[in-house]
Amino acid sequence: MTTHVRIVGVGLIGASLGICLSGNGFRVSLEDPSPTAVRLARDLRAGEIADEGTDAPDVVVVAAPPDVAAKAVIAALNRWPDAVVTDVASVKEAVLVDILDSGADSSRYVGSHPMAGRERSGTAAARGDLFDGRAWVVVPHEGSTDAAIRRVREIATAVGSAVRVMPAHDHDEAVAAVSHVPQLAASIVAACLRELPESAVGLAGQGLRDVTRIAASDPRLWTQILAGNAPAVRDVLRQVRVQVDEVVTALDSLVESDGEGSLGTLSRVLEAGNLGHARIPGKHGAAPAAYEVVSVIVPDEPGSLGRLFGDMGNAGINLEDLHLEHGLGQAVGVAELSVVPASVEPLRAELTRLGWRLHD
Ligand SMILES: NC(=O)c1ccc[n+]([C@@H]2O[C@H](COP(=O)([O-])OP(=O)(O)OC[C@H]3O[C@@H](n4cnc5c(N)ncnc54)[C@H](O)[C@@H]3O)[C@@H](O)[C@H]2O)c1
Ligand SMILES: O=C(O)C(=O)C[C@]1(C(=O)O)C=C[C@@H](O)C=C1
Repeated sequence: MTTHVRIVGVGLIGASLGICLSGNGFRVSLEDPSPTAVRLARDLRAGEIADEGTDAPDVVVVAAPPDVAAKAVIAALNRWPDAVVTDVASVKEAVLVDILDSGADSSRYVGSHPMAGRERSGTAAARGDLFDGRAWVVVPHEGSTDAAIRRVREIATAVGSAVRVMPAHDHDEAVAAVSHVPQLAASIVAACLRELPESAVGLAGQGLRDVTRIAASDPRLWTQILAGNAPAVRDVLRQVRVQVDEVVTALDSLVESDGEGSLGTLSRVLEAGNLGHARIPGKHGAAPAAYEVVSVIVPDEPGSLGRLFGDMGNAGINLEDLHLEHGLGQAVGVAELSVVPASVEPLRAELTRLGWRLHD
Protein backbone atom coordinates (compact mmCIF):
# COMPACT_ATOMS: atom_id res chain seq x y z
CA MET A 1 0.00 0.00 0.00
CA THR A 2 1.23 3.52 -0.79
CA THR A 3 2.73 5.24 2.25
CA HIS A 4 1.13 8.63 2.98
CA VAL A 5 3.65 11.17 4.37
CA ARG A 6 2.52 14.53 5.80
CA ILE A 7 5.23 17.20 5.65
CA VAL A 8 4.76 19.96 8.23
CA GLY A 9 6.87 22.97 7.16
CA VAL A 10 7.68 23.15 3.46
CA GLY A 11 10.79 25.34 3.27
CA LEU A 12 14.10 24.14 1.81
CA ILE A 13 14.15 20.77 3.57
CA GLY A 14 10.41 20.00 3.66
CA ALA A 15 9.81 20.85 -0.01
CA SER A 16 12.97 19.01 -1.12
CA LEU A 17 11.80 15.94 0.76
CA GLY A 18 8.32 16.24 -0.77
CA ILE A 19 9.70 16.46 -4.32
CA CYS A 20 11.90 13.43 -3.75
CA LEU A 21 9.30 11.26 -1.99
CA SER A 22 6.56 12.15 -4.51
CA GLY A 23 8.93 11.11 -7.29
CA ASN A 24 9.57 7.79 -5.54
CA GLY A 25 6.02 6.48 -5.20
CA PHE A 26 5.00 8.02 -1.84
CA ARG A 27 1.82 10.01 -1.40
CA VAL A 28 2.77 13.36 0.13
CA SER A 29 0.48 15.98 1.71
CA LEU A 30 1.83 19.41 2.64
CA GLU A 31 1.13 22.01 5.31
CA ASP A 32 2.85 25.21 6.42
CA PRO A 33 1.75 28.37 8.25
CA SER A 34 2.68 30.22 5.05
CA PRO A 35 0.03 29.68 2.34
CA THR A 36 2.52 30.95 -0.25
CA ALA A 37 5.13 28.35 0.77
CA VAL A 38 2.62 25.54 0.58
CA ARG A 39 1.33 26.58 -2.86
CA LEU A 40 4.85 26.99 -4.22
CA ALA A 41 5.76 23.53 -2.84
CA ARG A 42 2.70 22.05 -4.59
CA ASP A 43 3.76 23.74 -7.85
CA LEU A 44 7.26 22.25 -7.47
CA ARG A 45 5.54 18.82 -7.34
CA ALA A 46 6.33 18.27 -3.67
CA GLY A 47 2.81 16.89 -3.03
CA GLU A 48 -0.84 17.86 -2.53
CA ILE A 49 -1.97 20.70 -0.27
CA ALA A 50 -3.46 19.22 2.92
CA ASP A 51 -6.79 20.49 4.24
CA GLU A 52 -9.35 19.48 6.86
CA GLY A 53 -10.62 16.68 4.63
CA THR A 54 -7.24 15.06 3.95
CA ASP A 55 -7.03 11.58 5.49
CA ALA A 56 -4.59 10.67 8.27
CA PRO A 57 -0.96 10.13 7.25
CA ASP A 58 1.15 7.04 8.04
CA VAL A 59 4.23 9.16 8.73
CA VAL A 60 4.60 12.83 9.65
CA VAL A 61 7.86 14.69 8.97
CA VAL A 62 8.18 17.98 10.83
CA ALA A 63 10.52 20.24 8.84
CA ALA A 64 9.90 23.45 10.79
CA PRO A 65 12.55 25.68 12.44
CA PRO A 66 14.29 24.08 15.46
CA ASP A 67 12.63 26.30 18.08
CA VAL A 68 9.14 25.12 17.10
CA ALA A 69 10.04 21.54 16.09
CA ALA A 70 9.17 19.90 19.44
CA LYS A 71 5.82 21.71 19.63
CA ALA A 72 4.95 20.61 16.08
CA VAL A 73 5.97 16.99 16.81
CA ILE A 74 3.84 16.93 19.99
CA ALA A 75 0.86 18.38 18.07
CA ALA A 76 1.29 15.72 15.35
CA LEU A 77 1.51 12.85 17.88
CA ASN A 78 -1.74 14.03 19.49
CA ARG A 79 -3.54 14.80 16.22
CA TRP A 80 -2.80 11.46 14.46
CA PRO A 81 -2.82 8.67 17.08
CA ASP A 82 -1.57 5.98 14.65
CA ALA A 83 1.10 7.94 12.78
CA VAL A 84 4.86 7.66 13.19
CA VAL A 85 6.32 11.14 13.67
CA THR A 86 9.83 12.39 12.96
CA ASP A 87 11.46 15.80 12.66
CA VAL A 88 14.53 16.95 10.75
CA ALA A 89 15.80 19.63 13.15
CA SER A 90 19.57 20.08 13.19
CA VAL A 91 19.70 19.64 17.00
CA LYS A 92 18.19 16.56 18.60
CA GLU A 93 18.55 16.40 22.40
CA ALA A 94 16.67 19.61 23.27
CA VAL A 95 13.82 18.62 20.92
CA LEU A 96 13.66 15.10 22.41
CA VAL A 97 13.57 16.37 26.03
CA ASP A 98 10.58 18.61 25.28
CA ILE A 99 8.74 15.76 23.54
CA LEU A 100 9.37 13.31 26.41
CA ASP A 101 8.29 15.94 28.97
CA SER A 102 5.03 16.63 27.11
CA GLY A 103 3.38 13.31 27.98
CA ALA A 104 2.46 12.67 24.31
CA ASP A 105 2.81 9.07 23.01
CA SER A 106 6.52 9.34 22.25
CA SER A 107 6.84 5.62 21.35
CA ARG A 108 5.85 6.70 17.82
CA TYR A 109 8.52 9.42 17.72
CA VAL A 110 11.98 8.89 16.20
CA GLY A 111 14.19 11.90 15.51
CA SER A 112 16.12 12.37 12.31
CA HIS A 113 18.60 14.71 10.72
CA PRO A 114 19.50 14.66 7.04
CA MET A 115 23.08 15.88 6.69
CA ALA A 116 22.14 17.73 3.55
CA GLY A 117 21.19 21.29 2.98
CA ARG A 118 22.10 24.53 1.30
CA GLU A 119 23.16 28.02 2.26
CA ARG A 120 19.75 29.20 1.02
CA SER A 121 16.49 28.77 2.90
CA GLY A 122 12.89 28.74 1.72
CA THR A 123 10.72 26.67 -0.61
CA ALA A 124 12.15 28.19 -3.78
CA ALA A 125 15.58 26.73 -2.97
CA ALA A 126 14.22 23.14 -2.81
CA ARG A 127 15.88 20.40 -4.85
CA GLY A 128 14.75 16.86 -5.49
CA ASP A 129 18.29 15.45 -5.35
CA LEU A 130 19.25 17.20 -2.08
CA PHE A 131 19.54 14.03 0.01
CA ASP A 132 21.13 11.78 -2.56
CA GLY A 133 24.29 10.14 -1.22
CA ARG A 134 24.22 12.08 2.08
CA ALA A 135 24.18 10.71 5.60
CA TRP A 136 20.76 10.74 7.29
CA VAL A 137 21.00 10.35 11.06
CA VAL A 138 18.13 8.34 12.57
CA VAL A 139 17.83 9.19 16.27
CA PRO A 140 15.63 6.76 18.23
CA HIS A 141 15.14 7.14 21.99
CA GLU A 142 14.73 4.32 24.50
CA GLY A 143 10.96 4.22 24.05
CA SER A 144 10.82 4.31 20.23
CA THR A 145 9.14 1.22 18.76
CA ASP A 146 10.94 -0.88 16.14
CA ALA A 147 8.08 -0.23 13.74
CA ALA A 148 8.58 3.55 14.08
CA ILE A 149 12.33 3.22 13.54
CA ARG A 150 11.71 1.10 10.41
CA ARG A 151 9.32 3.73 8.99
CA VAL A 152 11.83 6.55 9.43
CA ARG A 153 14.65 4.47 7.94
CA GLU A 154 12.37 3.78 4.97
CA ILE A 155 11.98 7.54 4.30
CA ALA A 156 15.73 8.19 4.51
CA THR A 157 16.58 5.27 2.24
CA ALA A 158 13.89 6.24 -0.28
CA VAL A 159 15.51 9.65 -0.83
CA GLY A 160 18.92 8.07 -1.47
CA SER A 161 20.53 8.79 1.90
CA ALA A 162 22.83 6.51 3.91
CA VAL A 163 21.25 5.81 7.32
CA ARG A 164 23.34 6.27 10.50
CA VAL A 165 21.66 5.43 13.81
CA MET A 166 22.79 7.46 16.85
CA PRO A 167 21.45 8.58 20.25
CA ALA A 168 20.51 12.27 20.48
CA HIS A 169 23.42 13.28 22.72
CA ASP A 170 26.06 11.64 20.49
CA HIS A 171 24.44 13.22 17.44
CA ASP A 172 24.64 16.70 18.95
CA GLU A 173 28.31 16.27 19.90
CA ALA A 174 29.16 15.02 16.40
CA VAL A 175 27.36 17.79 14.50
CA ALA A 176 28.94 20.46 16.70
CA ALA A 177 32.26 19.48 15.10
CA VAL A 178 31.17 18.59 11.56
CA SER A 179 28.48 21.22 10.96
CA HIS A 180 27.91 23.87 13.65
CA VAL A 181 31.49 25.06 14.25
CA PRO A 182 32.26 24.96 10.49
CA GLN A 183 29.26 27.31 10.03
CA LEU A 184 30.65 29.67 12.66
CA ALA A 185 34.15 29.49 11.16
CA ALA A 186 32.80 30.42 7.71
CA SER A 187 30.75 33.28 9.16
CA ILE A 188 33.67 34.65 11.18
CA VAL A 189 36.09 34.53 8.21
CA ALA A 190 33.50 36.16 5.93
CA ALA A 191 32.73 38.83 8.52
CA CYS A 192 36.38 39.98 8.24
CA LEU A 193 35.68 40.92 4.59
CA ARG A 194 33.09 43.57 5.49
CA GLU A 195 35.45 46.54 5.72
CA LEU A 196 37.93 45.36 3.08
CA PRO A 197 38.42 47.75 0.14
CA GLU A 198 36.88 46.66 -3.16
CA SER A 199 40.36 46.32 -4.66
CA ALA A 200 41.16 43.61 -2.10
CA VAL A 201 37.82 41.72 -2.13
CA GLY A 202 38.02 41.67 -5.94
CA LEU A 203 41.05 39.38 -5.74
CA ALA A 204 38.98 36.58 -4.20
CA GLY A 205 39.74 33.18 -5.70
CA GLN A 206 38.42 29.71 -5.11
CA GLY A 207 40.00 29.38 -1.65
CA LEU A 208 37.83 32.10 -0.15
CA ARG A 209 34.75 30.81 -1.96
CA ASP A 210 35.32 27.28 -0.62
CA VAL A 211 35.77 28.47 2.95
CA THR A 212 32.85 30.93 3.04
CA ARG A 213 30.01 29.40 0.93
CA ILE A 214 27.91 28.66 4.01
CA ALA A 215 28.46 32.16 5.43
CA ALA A 216 25.45 33.06 3.24
CA SER A 217 23.20 30.83 5.44
CA ASP A 218 20.09 32.13 7.23
CA PRO A 219 21.11 33.84 10.52
CA ARG A 220 17.68 33.20 12.14
CA LEU A 221 17.92 29.45 11.55
CA TRP A 222 21.56 29.25 12.65
CA THR A 223 21.02 31.31 15.80
CA GLN A 224 18.48 28.67 16.85
CA ILE A 225 20.80 25.79 15.93
CA LEU A 226 23.78 27.20 17.85
CA ALA A 227 21.66 28.06 20.89
CA GLY A 228 20.09 24.59 20.80
CA ASN A 229 23.51 22.88 20.90
CA ALA A 230 25.37 25.37 23.11
CA PRO A 231 27.45 22.98 25.30
CA ALA A 232 28.87 20.90 22.44
CA VAL A 233 29.50 23.89 20.16
CA ARG A 234 31.27 25.70 22.99
CA ASP A 235 33.54 22.69 23.63
CA VAL A 236 34.64 22.42 19.99
CA LEU A 237 35.13 26.20 19.75
CA ARG A 238 37.43 26.04 22.79
CA GLN A 239 39.65 23.62 20.84
CA VAL A 240 39.62 26.02 17.90
CA ARG A 241 40.60 28.86 20.24
CA VAL A 242 43.63 26.94 21.54
CA GLN A 243 44.89 26.52 17.97
CA VAL A 244 44.17 30.12 17.00
CA ASP A 245 46.07 31.28 20.10
CA GLU A 246 49.05 29.06 19.19
CA VAL A 247 49.19 30.57 15.69
CA VAL A 248 48.91 34.14 16.99
CA THR A 249 51.70 33.50 19.51
CA ALA A 250 53.92 32.05 16.75
CA LEU A 251 53.25 35.04 14.49
CA ASP A 252 53.87 37.47 17.38
CA SER A 253 57.21 35.82 17.89
CA LEU A 254 58.09 36.16 14.18
CA VAL A 255 57.14 39.83 14.19
CA GLU A 256 58.76 40.76 17.49
CA SER A 257 61.82 38.49 17.85
CA ASP A 258 63.76 35.87 15.94
CA GLY A 259 60.70 33.63 15.90
CA GLU A 260 62.48 30.52 17.13
CA GLY A 261 60.11 27.53 16.95
CA SER A 262 57.40 29.53 15.18
CA LEU A 263 57.74 27.91 11.78
CA GLY A 264 57.41 24.52 13.44
CA THR A 265 54.18 25.62 15.10
CA LEU A 266 52.73 26.95 11.84
CA SER A 267 53.70 23.79 9.99
CA ARG A 268 52.19 21.55 12.70
CA VAL A 269 48.87 23.39 12.57
CA LEU A 270 48.72 23.10 8.78
CA GLU A 271 49.73 19.42 8.80
CA ALA A 272 47.09 18.68 11.44
CA GLY A 273 44.60 20.27 9.03
CA ASN A 274 45.77 17.91 6.26
CA LEU A 275 45.14 14.95 8.55
CA GLY A 276 41.65 16.14 9.52
CA HIS A 277 40.72 16.96 5.93
CA ALA A 278 41.82 13.51 4.74
CA ARG A 279 39.20 11.96 7.05
CA ILE A 280 36.22 13.64 5.35
CA PRO A 281 34.26 10.89 3.58
CA GLY A 282 33.80 10.90 -0.18
CA LYS A 283 30.55 10.51 -2.11
CA HIS A 284 27.88 8.21 -0.56
CA GLY A 285 29.79 8.11 2.74
CA ALA A 286 32.59 6.08 1.12
CA ALA A 287 36.18 6.20 2.33
CA PRO A 288 37.85 9.53 1.45
CA ALA A 289 38.55 9.51 -2.26
CA ALA A 290 41.81 10.94 -3.55
CA TYR A 291 40.54 12.64 -6.68
CA GLU A 292 42.84 14.52 -9.00
CA VAL A 293 41.99 17.72 -10.78
CA VAL A 294 42.23 18.36 -14.51
CA SER A 295 41.85 22.09 -15.27
CA VAL A 296 40.35 23.04 -18.61
CA ILE A 297 40.02 26.52 -20.09
CA VAL A 298 36.40 27.08 -21.08
CA PRO A 299 35.23 29.99 -23.27
CA ASP A 300 32.52 32.00 -21.50
CA GLU A 301 29.89 31.34 -24.18
CA PRO A 302 26.62 29.37 -24.30
CA GLY A 303 27.03 25.61 -24.55
CA SER A 304 30.76 25.41 -23.68
CA LEU A 305 30.28 23.48 -20.46
CA GLY A 306 27.71 21.21 -22.09
CA ARG A 307 30.24 20.34 -24.83
CA LEU A 308 32.95 19.69 -22.23
CA PHE A 309 30.71 17.36 -20.19
CA GLY A 310 29.57 15.65 -23.39
CA ASP A 311 33.19 15.03 -24.41
CA MET A 312 33.96 13.59 -20.96
CA GLY A 313 30.89 11.35 -21.09
CA ASN A 314 31.76 10.12 -24.60
CA ALA A 315 35.22 9.23 -23.28
CA GLY A 316 33.53 7.17 -20.51
CA ILE A 317 35.04 9.29 -17.74
CA ASN A 318 33.01 10.05 -14.60
CA LEU A 319 33.04 13.59 -13.21
CA GLU A 320 33.39 13.29 -9.41
CA ASP A 321 33.34 17.00 -8.61
CA LEU A 322 33.49 20.36 -10.36
CA HIS A 323 34.69 23.87 -9.56
CA LEU A 324 34.34 26.80 -11.91
CA GLU A 325 36.78 29.67 -11.64
CA HIS A 326 35.75 32.88 -13.39
CA GLY A 327 38.41 35.54 -13.76
CA LEU A 328 37.04 39.05 -13.34
CA GLY A 329 36.18 40.61 -16.71
CA GLN A 330 37.64 37.67 -18.66
CA ALA A 331 36.02 35.91 -21.60
CA VAL A 332 37.15 32.49 -20.34
CA GLY A 333 36.84 30.50 -17.14
CA VAL A 334 38.68 27.50 -15.78
CA ALA A 335 36.71 24.31 -15.12
CA GLU A 336 38.43 22.17 -12.49
CA LEU A 337 37.31 18.60 -13.17
CA SER A 338 37.87 16.12 -10.31
CA VAL A 339 38.33 12.55 -11.53
CA VAL A 340 39.79 9.32 -10.14
CA PRO A 341 43.58 9.20 -10.63
CA ALA A 342 43.38 6.45 -13.28
CA SER A 343 41.28 8.75 -15.49
CA VAL A 344 43.67 11.72 -15.47
CA GLU A 345 45.90 10.76 -18.39
CA PRO A 346 43.12 9.38 -20.65
CA LEU A 347 41.07 12.53 -19.96
CA ARG A 348 43.97 14.88 -20.69
CA ALA A 349 44.77 13.04 -23.92
CA GLU A 350 41.17 12.99 -25.13
CA LEU A 351 40.45 16.64 -24.31
CA THR A 352 43.69 17.76 -25.96
CA ARG A 353 42.82 15.70 -29.07
CA LEU A 354 39.42 17.43 -29.21
CA GLY A 355 41.03 20.88 -29.07
CA TRP A 356 40.42 21.86 -25.44
CA ARG A 357 43.17 23.94 -23.80
CA LEU A 358 44.35 22.41 -20.54
CA HIS A 359 45.68 24.50 -17.69
CA ASP A 360 48.51 22.99 -15.63
N1 LIG B 1 18.97 24.34 5.93
C1 LIG B 1 19.68 23.24 6.06
O1 LIG B 1 20.74 23.13 5.48
C2 LIG B 1 19.15 22.13 6.93
C3 LIG B 1 19.67 20.84 6.80
C4 LIG B 1 19.16 19.80 7.58
C5 LIG B 1 18.15 20.05 8.50
N2 LIG B 1 17.68 21.32 8.64
C6 LIG B 1 16.59 21.53 9.59
O2 LIG B 1 15.38 21.51 8.85
C7 LIG B 1 14.42 22.39 9.43
C8 LIG B 1 13.91 23.36 8.36
O3 LIG B 1 14.99 24.10 7.84
P1 LIG B 1 14.88 24.78 6.41
O4 LIG B 1 16.27 25.11 6.00
O5 LIG B 1 14.00 23.99 5.51
O6 LIG B 1 14.15 26.13 6.81
P2 LIG B 1 13.21 27.07 5.93
O7 LIG B 1 13.21 28.38 6.58
O8 LIG B 1 13.57 26.96 4.49
O9 LIG B 1 11.76 26.40 6.11
C9 LIG B 1 11.08 26.34 7.33
C10 LIG B 1 9.58 26.26 7.02
O10 LIG B 1 8.89 26.01 8.25
C11 LIG B 1 7.72 26.80 8.29
N3 LIG B 1 7.29 26.98 9.67
C12 LIG B 1 7.60 28.00 10.51
N4 LIG B 1 6.99 27.80 11.71
C13 LIG B 1 6.30 26.63 11.60
C14 LIG B 1 5.46 25.89 12.50
N5 LIG B 1 5.24 26.30 13.74
N6 LIG B 1 4.90 24.74 12.02
C15 LIG B 1 5.12 24.31 10.77
N7 LIG B 1 5.92 24.97 9.89
C16 LIG B 1 6.49 26.10 10.30
C17 LIG B 1 8.11 28.10 7.59
O11 LIG B 1 6.98 28.79 7.12
C18 LIG B 1 9.02 27.56 6.46
O12 LIG B 1 8.29 27.31 5.28
C19 LIG B 1 15.13 23.09 10.59
O13 LIG B 1 14.75 22.49 11.80
C20 LIG B 1 16.60 22.85 10.31
O14 LIG B 1 17.35 22.79 11.51
C21 LIG B 1 18.13 22.35 7.87
O1 LIG C 1 25.73 22.22 2.69
C1 LIG C 1 25.19 23.10 3.34
O2 LIG C 1 24.93 24.18 2.84
C2 LIG C 1 24.84 22.88 4.75
O3 LIG C 1 24.94 23.78 5.47
C3 LIG C 1 24.32 21.59 5.17
C4 LIG C 1 24.40 21.21 6.64
C5 LIG C 1 25.86 20.86 6.99
O4 LIG C 1 26.45 21.48 7.83
O5 LIG C 1 26.36 19.91 6.37
C6 LIG C 1 23.90 22.31 7.50
C7 LIG C 1 23.05 22.12 8.51
C8 LIG C 1 22.22 20.94 8.59
O6 LIG C 1 21.72 20.69 9.83
C9 LIG C 1 22.72 19.83 7.84
C10 LIG C 1 23.56 20.00 6.82
